[in-house]
Amino acid sequence: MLFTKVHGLGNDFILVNKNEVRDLPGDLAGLAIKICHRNFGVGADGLVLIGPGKEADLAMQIINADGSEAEMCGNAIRCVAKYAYERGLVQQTKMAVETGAGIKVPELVVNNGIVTAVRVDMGEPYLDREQIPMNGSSGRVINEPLAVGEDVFNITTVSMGNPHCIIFVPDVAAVPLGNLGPRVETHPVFPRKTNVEFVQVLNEHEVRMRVWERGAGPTLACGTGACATAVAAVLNGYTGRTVRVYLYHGTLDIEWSKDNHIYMTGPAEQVFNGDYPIS
Ligand SMILES: N[C@@H](CCC[C@H](N)C(=O)O)C(=O)O
Repeated sequence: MLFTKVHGLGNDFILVNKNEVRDLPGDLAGLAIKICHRNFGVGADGLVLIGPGKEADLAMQIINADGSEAEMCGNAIRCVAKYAYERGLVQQTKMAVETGAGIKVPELVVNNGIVTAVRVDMGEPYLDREQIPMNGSSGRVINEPLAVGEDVFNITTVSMGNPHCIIFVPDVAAVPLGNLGPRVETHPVFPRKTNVEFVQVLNEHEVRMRVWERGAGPTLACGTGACATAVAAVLNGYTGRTVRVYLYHGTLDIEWSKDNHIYMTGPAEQVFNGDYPIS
């Protein structure tokens, strides 16, 4: 199975063009678990499959490293757009991509023939409790207490097609991510689990974010998480609607525009091509 290893700010994926694979295994969850393994496989946070879209230029499917399927992935869609353009799957720099969270529209930023960034129209955020989804009564969850064992966190929840639980803290470096992340991810209030972002507000335009991803654990960056974080920062009155999100290895620029769409701009990198044995 031919693949390309890609990443967005170190959030890494194995990208497979379904048109290039003759006998793709039916058990995609099993394939993702094996190929994403950091010791026994290629190693990645997720497996991304692309193919022709029904009502868009392309379709993209994302399977987390634990085999669970996610609705959407912000870092992967930038990589998909760059890959599709550079491989000639699309001719235009702006394209429509079908995802489990609806059609998203990435646009390549090209300078002297080189793709330097990708700006994605990520669509509208979902804020009602049932849209996250969360158990319990309806309404938005903004700075509400959530008991996690003996700890209580003030949470804000946002769906970018996939669920995010944002917790503002004074210092993200001090957060024991490996301990708290999985406890919030699997909290019973989230029937489909959740991604978890710990966020430190630096000023009204900038925040720092660390993420524990549903189905992948601690990752170096999360595009949908950065979008959800910007929305949560606005809803809590911490920032304006244009927010730079600092991750371990760079930044994502997020704008919550007047039309209620979220625009995310950031890099997309290809690392190497490979051939993985499938039987
Ligand atoms: N890293 C991604 C999100 C991938 C899916 C996520 N783990 C989920 O299960 O929702 C991003 O950049 O958005």
